[in-house]
Amino acid sequence: MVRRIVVALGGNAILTTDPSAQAQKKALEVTAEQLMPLIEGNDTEMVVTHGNGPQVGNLLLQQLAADSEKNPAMPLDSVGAMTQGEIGFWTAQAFTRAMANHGLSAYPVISAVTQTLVDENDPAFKDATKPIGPFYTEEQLPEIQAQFPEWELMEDAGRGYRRVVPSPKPLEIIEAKAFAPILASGSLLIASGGGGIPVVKDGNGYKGVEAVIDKDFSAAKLAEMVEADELLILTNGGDVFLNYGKPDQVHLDTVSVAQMRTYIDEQRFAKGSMGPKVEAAVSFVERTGKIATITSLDNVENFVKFGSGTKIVP
Ligand SMILES: Nc1ncnc2c1ncn2[C@@H]1O[C@H](COP(=O)(O)OP(=O)(O)O)[C@@H](O)[C@H]1O
Ligand SMILES: NC(=O)OP(=O)(O)O
Repeated sequence: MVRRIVVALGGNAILTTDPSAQAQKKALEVTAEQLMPLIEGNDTEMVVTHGNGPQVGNLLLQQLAADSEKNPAMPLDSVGAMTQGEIGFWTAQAFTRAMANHGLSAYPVISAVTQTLVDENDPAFKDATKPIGPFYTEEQLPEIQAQFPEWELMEDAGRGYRRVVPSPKPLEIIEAKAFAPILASGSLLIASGGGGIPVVKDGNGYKGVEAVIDKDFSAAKLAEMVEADELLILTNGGDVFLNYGKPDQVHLDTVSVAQMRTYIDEQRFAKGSMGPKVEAAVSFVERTGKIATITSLDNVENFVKFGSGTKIVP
């Protein structure tokens, strides 16, 4: 039986401390190697998705530094497309190499620039919550705010301050219906990177909107739309804990989706970091009756061998 899995890569899979292209490509080569146990020796179709939060903010900063009349900065949807293309290209090259190293290179890896439908009336457009770009210290805030008076800045999960932009919920991955034949062909597919380019309906077509979609929510929507058997969310840290970081923290192993929904309602998970991942995983399990796992990139081998990780089950 062919198993279909959607894997969402956390920030550290691409960018560690060095934001150069060379370092990000290197990080993705390591990541691709770490993911090989998922497809090696078993009949698995895999879709890989990834974030773009640091990259989309960094690219905007580069554009804002240019002459605004001769070389204007592009809108956020276009910058999202650029980073999706860029990271998708690096990721495709990294997987092509890793798969060849493991004798799995029968078909090309495909990286698609994809759009994600959102609701133009989504309340998120009036309440920016998605952190992008670099972190700033509290001391840097007055200078940044003077330089970019229109920016909203927010504290990001205890790690410093970042620019925040609207992040509407994904309703549909526009291109998803075309993915089944690609996966059936044996190609590994990279899609919906950076959450996908946010678009709204516009007559017979779509138009881009200024936002950045959360890649964990779009991964859940993608997994639902490609009828994946499993959603695997790989984070910087690892499995999910209750009372995270406190002396009485409790590791969550296998949890029913109803129990996890109760924990979400009780606001047991941090807003800017683990909260959206758990919420995305739960929404996938609720809608499909399939399994979602949250764990670390370093744990992929143990996930394959022993099923370790935080599993949310129907
Ligand atoms: N309840 C929790 N259980 C586990 N990790 C948590 C929890 N709450 C917050 N975290 C933090 O969330 C981080 C993962 O979120 P984040 O770094 O935003 O994700 P990403 O890997 O997608 O970039 C972990 O490294 C950990 O530090
Ligand atoms: N788009 C997105 O969610 O990116 P990050 O995961 O990098 O924040």
